[in-house]
Amino acid sequence: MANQSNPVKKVPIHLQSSQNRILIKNGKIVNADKMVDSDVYIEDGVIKMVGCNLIIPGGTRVIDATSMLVMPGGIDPHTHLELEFMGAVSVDDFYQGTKAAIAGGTTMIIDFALPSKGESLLDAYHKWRTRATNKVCCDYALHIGVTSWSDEVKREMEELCKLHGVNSFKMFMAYKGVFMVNDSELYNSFETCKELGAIPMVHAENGDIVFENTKRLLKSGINGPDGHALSRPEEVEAEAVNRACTLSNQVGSPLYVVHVMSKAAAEVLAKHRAKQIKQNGNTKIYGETLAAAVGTHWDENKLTCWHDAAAHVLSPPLRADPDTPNFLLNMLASDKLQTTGSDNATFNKDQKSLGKGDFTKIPNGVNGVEDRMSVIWEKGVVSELFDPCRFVAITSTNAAKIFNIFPRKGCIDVGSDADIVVWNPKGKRIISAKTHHQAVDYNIFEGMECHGIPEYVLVGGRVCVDEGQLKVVQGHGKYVPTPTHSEFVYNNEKVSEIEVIDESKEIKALKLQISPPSSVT
Ligand SMILES: C[C@@H](CNC(N)=O)C(=O)O
Ligand SMILES: [Zn+2]
Ligand SMILES: [Zn+2]
Ligand SMILES: [Zn+2]
Repeated sequence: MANQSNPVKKVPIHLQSSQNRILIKNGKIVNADKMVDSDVYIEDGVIKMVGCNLIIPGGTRVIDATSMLVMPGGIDPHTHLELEFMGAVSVDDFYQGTKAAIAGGTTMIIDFALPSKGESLLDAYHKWRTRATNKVCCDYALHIGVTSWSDEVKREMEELCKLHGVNSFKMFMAYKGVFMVNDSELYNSFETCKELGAIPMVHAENGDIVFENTKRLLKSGINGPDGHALSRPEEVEAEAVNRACTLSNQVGSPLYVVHVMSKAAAEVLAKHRAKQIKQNGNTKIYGETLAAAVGTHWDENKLTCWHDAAAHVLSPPLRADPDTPNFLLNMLASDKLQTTGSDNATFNKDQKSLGKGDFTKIPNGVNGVEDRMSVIWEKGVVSELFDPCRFVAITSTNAAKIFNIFPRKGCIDVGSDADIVVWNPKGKRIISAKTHHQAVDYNIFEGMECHGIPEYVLVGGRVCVDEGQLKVVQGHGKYVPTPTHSEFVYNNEKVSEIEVIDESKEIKALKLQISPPSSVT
């Protein structure tokens, strides 16, 4: 402590490390609501000034963002790092998974602490905190799984909200005998979330139908990876989405449906959202889809070898309908879906081999935490289905609003954390397991050419991608409490206003910048 004899020594500002002070110049700032040509001045990990001709102290590092977009770092609301699941532990841990996230322009993840059978919610929460602390390279928050129901579970949900910065709980309508809860338990958990000002989340598939279909398929001798999708067709997902929306409407609670993977499910969710908007002027139902669902689909012709097929096994499954990716992208463009996650749960080839001869034993999960931003940019913005503002909304801002960390996260504004990606729309890269930063030995986007890459990524004001070079620091990330009673969810604020997407001048200007690959420098 400073006292008369040794007053606090303040390092003169011009001698403080320039790492502390950064000016991002000549870029175009893209927030969810607008784009503007402006500079950003950062000090001590926080955005201090936004504007032109800023007066800045000496020793400030200047990043030239000419012809580049300055966007909020991605927030991935759905990851499973170091998850024990189906007899394996996902290979991307909190260090390598967050390192890969940053490499792709994501600067915060929200992971799931899932209690195993008999484990309390609080024990799961503390286990995940222990795993992540001192390993994460970027900030993180936690959703907690509710895999059974009792008065004790209810009490623990309250304690997690009031004392541990949790505001979201995931209930599984599938994985019978492992995570699955029934409708009364869903009803009670939704009601408790409403009392606490928390967000109930669901994995929406009818687990009983999956269970019975699986028995029938195995008995008929269908045991390969294709049996996985056959056991849970689109209507099995759509039925559960419908049930979850009805339950939330009856309880009067919000609802966040994770990994919407099919046209049928997306349509049901959109119908319930429209009904609430018609009745109440707004809706508290939100839908998330995945980079996997918009970046690829279940292609029998491509998935010839067992490993390729098993690598693409997740739940709900990738759909065979080749129109699914575009359909879901249009749902994102028109605000019928609000967020994009990766659902990154990566299992290597030898782990996936646990399911040889019995598809129910293939550990479910795919990669995505590194490539989510590039895949959404390529499939959404480059193909002109939505503009960069909408890209920011669905990859960062909407998740920040729903999970109540906006505007600290999810926007470029004075006072916000300096989690920033400087995006080079003219850059390009080919996605491959040979070059990705993840631990897993395959990549479901293998060979995809993406236009648009992160040139710089700032994590809490630290430059962790510097002219494309990855310079992460293990343990640099912190746990971010997510407070209850998000005003966007509980005070009926709209999460995102959708203007009709027309050929705005920004799109034209951007299109000119994203020149065809031949002339890409
Ligand atoms: C447990 C986790 C596994 N990943 C997946 N979607 O198959 C999930 O269901 O979200
Ligand atoms: Zn799930
Ligand atoms: Zn293969
Ligand atoms: Zn998941």
